[in-house]
Order: sequence, then structure tokens, then C-alpha cells
Amino acid sequence: MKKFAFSQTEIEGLIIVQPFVSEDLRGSFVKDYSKEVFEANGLEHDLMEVFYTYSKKGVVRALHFQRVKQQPKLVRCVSGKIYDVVVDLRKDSPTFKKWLSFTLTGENTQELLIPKGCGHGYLVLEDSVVSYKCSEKFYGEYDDGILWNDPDIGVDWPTEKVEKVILSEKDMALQSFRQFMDQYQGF
Ligand SMILES: Cc1cn([C@H]2C[C@H](O)[C@@H](COP(=O)(O)OP(=O)(O)O[C@H]3O[C@@H](C)C(=O)[C@@H](O)[C@H]3O)O2)c(=O)[nH]c1=O
Repeated sequence: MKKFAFSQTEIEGLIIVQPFVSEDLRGSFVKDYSKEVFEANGLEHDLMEVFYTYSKKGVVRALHFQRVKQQPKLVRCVSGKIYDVVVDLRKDSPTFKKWLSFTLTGENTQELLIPKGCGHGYLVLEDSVVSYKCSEKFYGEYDDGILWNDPDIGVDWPTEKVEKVILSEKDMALQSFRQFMDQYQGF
């Protein structure tokens, strides 16, 4: 059995969450959110929206954020395997522009609590289902992002692990970090 556990990363407010897991001869039981347990650990995360994405190996969804009303989100790979990336875009943060990566899998059950003001994305290493539990709603008009392979951010994507990278047209057309900074007044 694994109990809920929370660990702070180098990016303030970005927390690795180990959910509650109980295994028996039938399989397993995973509880990946509890308002009470989160609050007992100093984490306010009320749910506004829950959604799932289903992706084939090689898909990149990145690097996304909302320009205003940013969404804190609890992200877990329910099945499969992803290389997940979070980049700090809070201009007054000591880790502004820093990115961190995490391997999230259906088996390790780890999840990430991603704070406001961070860009988020991932590369799918095995066909995957990813769940999101957001404490702010989605606003299409504020939906934005930075190109996944922007050289100024410089994420070291393990693309050698997939045959080809698959991007949406929207993600292919995202701005560069420099273009983002030209408009940016701070999150
Ligand atoms: C994210 C989102 C999308 N949509 C719509 C918009 C569009 O028609 C369709 C697919 O949206 P997208 O192409 O933006 O989906 P996707 O590229 O999977 O976007 C997601 O990427 C990851 C990395 C995140 O962190 C998420 O917050 C979200 O930005 O669903 C909603 O209605 N609600 C939502 O919350």
C-alpha cells in the first residue's frame, strides 16, 4: 500500500504527489485527489474541471498555459508513459524560465500539482491516457503556449525514443519564447 505523499520540487509550488494506492488480487485502487488530505498538507486545490487526453506514442502537447486566469492542475498519466515538462513562467520567480521533466506512467501512479504561471507539456512515450484536475476553468480566449522545441527554453525532449513527433496544427504554430516575452507583463 502507498499512502499520499507530497514533495516540493525546485520550482516553488510544483509538487510531486504520490497518490494512495492499494493493491490486491483483483488489481489496484488509486485515489489521486482528496481535498481533505491535500489541505492537511497545506495544498488548496478545489476542482473546477476534470478532463482526459488520449494520445498515441510520439504525440507532443506543449508548452501550454492560459494568459490570464491560469489553471493550477493536477496531472497524472493514468495509463501508458509520458515525459512531462513544466516550465516556470512567473517573472518574479527565482526559477523563472527553468524547466523540469518527470516520467509519469500508469504504473508509477505519480502525479504533478502544477501551479499557476507555469507552462506545461509532454511527449508521449507509450500510448497514454492523461488526466487533469483543474482548479480554474478553461478559457479558450486565453489559451496560449510556447513552441515545444523553443531554443531559448531548451527542453531536452527524448525524441529518440519515438519514431516520429506528432503535433497539432495549433501547437506547430505557437509563438517562440522571445515573442512571448515581447508581449509579457508578468503572471
Ligand atoms: C484544454 C481544453 C481544450 N478544450 C478544447 C479546445 C479544442 O477544441 C480541443 C482540444 O484542445 P487542445 O488542442 O488545446 O488540447 P491539448 O493540446 O491536449 O491541451 C492541453 O495540453 C496540455 C499540455 C495541458 O497542460 C492542458 O492544460 C491543455 O492545454 O478541446 C476544451 O474545451 N477545454 C479544455 O480544457
